[in-house]
Amino acid sequence: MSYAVKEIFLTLQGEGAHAGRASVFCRFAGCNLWSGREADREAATCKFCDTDFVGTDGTLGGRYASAAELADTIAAQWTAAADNNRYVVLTGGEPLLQVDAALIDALHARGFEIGVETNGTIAAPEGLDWICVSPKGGSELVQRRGHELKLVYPQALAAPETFEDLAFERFSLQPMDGPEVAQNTVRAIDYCLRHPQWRLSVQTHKSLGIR
Ligand SMILES: C[S@@+](CC[C@H](N)C(=O)[O-])C[C@H]1O[C@@H](n2cnc3c(N)ncnc32)[C@H](O)[C@@H]1O
Ligand SMILES: Nc1nc2[nH]cc(C(=O)O)c2c(=O)[nH]1
Ligand code: SF4
Ligand SMILES: [Mg+2]
Repeated sequence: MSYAVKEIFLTLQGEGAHAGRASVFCRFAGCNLWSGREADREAATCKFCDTDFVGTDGTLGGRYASAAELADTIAAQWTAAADNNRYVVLTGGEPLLQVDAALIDALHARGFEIGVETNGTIAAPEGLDWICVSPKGGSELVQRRGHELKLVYPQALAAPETFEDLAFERFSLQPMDGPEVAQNTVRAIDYCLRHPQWRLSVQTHKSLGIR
């Protein structure tokens, strides 16, 4: 199958348990919870998205005809002096609309550990090394286990208590960016202080000024 990709770039993972880790990001085009058009935002299931995932016009974006072609392009971005610890983050948009066994095998064959950032509405395929689920209020949570549950906070329809018994190794609370980010950060800190199962996840790439 072919893959519609918005952009591919090397950066540090900014969020969650792997924050600070060198990573190739592959952002897939398209999402099942928002069209990506501003005119549709208020009517969308997911209304707070901070990302442009529409089209294939970003850095190294395009329609990749095969898993091998996409995995070769991702591998070519890994410019580290050492070749170990290769890490790719599949994100979007919603990556699980497109990620399949062929791509997972092709990335593993090139020595990558594979992380995925998903909204949890689509079951993850086998073989992913780090599944980070970020539930969205008003959507059905299908992927109810994984490595990290990273909740954007606060969401009226997704209280942290709803998720605390699910089978994840790590629970991260990430302040919702937008006009109220300062207040959301204060609230998230307070929640983590009172509920130490949760760890604060700040979007470090934004304050560092990197992608
Ligand atoms: C752009 S999403 C793409 C992956 C997938 N669609 C998802 O929602 O998890 C990547 C991460 O950014 C988070 N995110 C999106 N908008 C945000 C915002 N305004 N503030 C904080 N985190 C946000 C998402 O919850 C998710 O963890
Ligand atoms: N540096 C950096 N870290 C990130 N972690 C999750 C991101 C995403 O948009 O999925 C992201 C991103 O876009 N940039
Ligand atoms: S589910 Fe993820 S990519 Fe889709 S609109 Fe929400 S945050 Fe953005
Ligand atoms: Mg982002």
